[in-house]
Amino acid sequence: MTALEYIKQVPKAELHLHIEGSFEPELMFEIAQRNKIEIPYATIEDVNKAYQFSNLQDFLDIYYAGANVLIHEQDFYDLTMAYFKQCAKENVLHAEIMFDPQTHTKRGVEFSTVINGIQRAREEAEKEFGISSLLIMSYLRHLSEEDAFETLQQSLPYKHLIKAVGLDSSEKGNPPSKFQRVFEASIKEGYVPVAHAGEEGPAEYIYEALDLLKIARIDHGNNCLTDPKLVERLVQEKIGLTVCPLSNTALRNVDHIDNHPLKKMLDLGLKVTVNSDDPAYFGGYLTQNYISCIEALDLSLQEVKQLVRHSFEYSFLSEQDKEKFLKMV
Ligand SMILES: Nc1ncnc2[nH]cnc12
Ligand SMILES: [Zn+2]
Repeated sequence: MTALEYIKQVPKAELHLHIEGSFEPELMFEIAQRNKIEIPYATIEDVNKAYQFSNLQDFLDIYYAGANVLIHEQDFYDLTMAYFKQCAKENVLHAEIMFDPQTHTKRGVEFSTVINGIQRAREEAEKEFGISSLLIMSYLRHLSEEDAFETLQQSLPYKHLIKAVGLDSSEKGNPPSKFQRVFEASIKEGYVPVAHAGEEGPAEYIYEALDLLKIARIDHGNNCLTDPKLVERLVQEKIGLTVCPLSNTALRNVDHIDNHPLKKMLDLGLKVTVNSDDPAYFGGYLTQNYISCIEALDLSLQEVKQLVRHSFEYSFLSEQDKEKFLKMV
């Protein structure tokens, strides 16, 4: 079997997916119309023109604007269900889904509206497609620590539905240290900590995420490669890295997929996984991310199997569930 044949059919897990980043233009048009909200695009060509990014901030401006049309519980349900339908097509059997409550609560949408819509889709996906999932509530790092504390408070009635907390949005100038106290409080509440680090920001932010936020996994982490001591530590401590190849090229963190460091990271012994980040904006869901890397980096079947194994091993599933899935790969 070739690596390409293998990846298309094998059960796999996605560990880095922003649900707001799976908002396809067609669904955005539909929801905008029913909620009577103007969006700056009339056609798919307009969208394609707008979705040309030169850095993370460029993308975030467009991504937050898109999320503005999400108002009702049904909107969050539709958004999440569309992602699960894609998972079912690709044999993604487990998904660890990030959501950004502040993107919505800042606009006057209740926390309960967001999570109830997402939760209903999760339950249905489990029943209909057998897809397991868990939620990562992400704090927006361009906002204040106080704002994040308020979000933590709002989440408490729904603690049983949320596995982890994350940190996303504009990385440069917003170091992990800004959120040390709110992560401490989140851990006390039982949330597992993760954070975006080393996507655009320096290796120093990865050290901060490890030492100050006590993270269990790093989102992206590519810039660890500038610091051999840090690489060694990540290997020794078996820290999972949720790498997002098509995101990295779309946001110009990597100039071309042929130059993506995924294979190098794997060769160094880093516990890398492949993920889609914001697939509606970056041109591909999970399988396409694998396919692009297989083709550009000439990954072997063994290497792809290793990546798929990592996707379960570095998930937040129970040891028993990990075993169950690993038997299938
Ligand atoms: N790639 C990314 N980096 C930081 N914040 C994000 N929010 C959604 N996608 C993101
Ligand atoms: Zn991300």
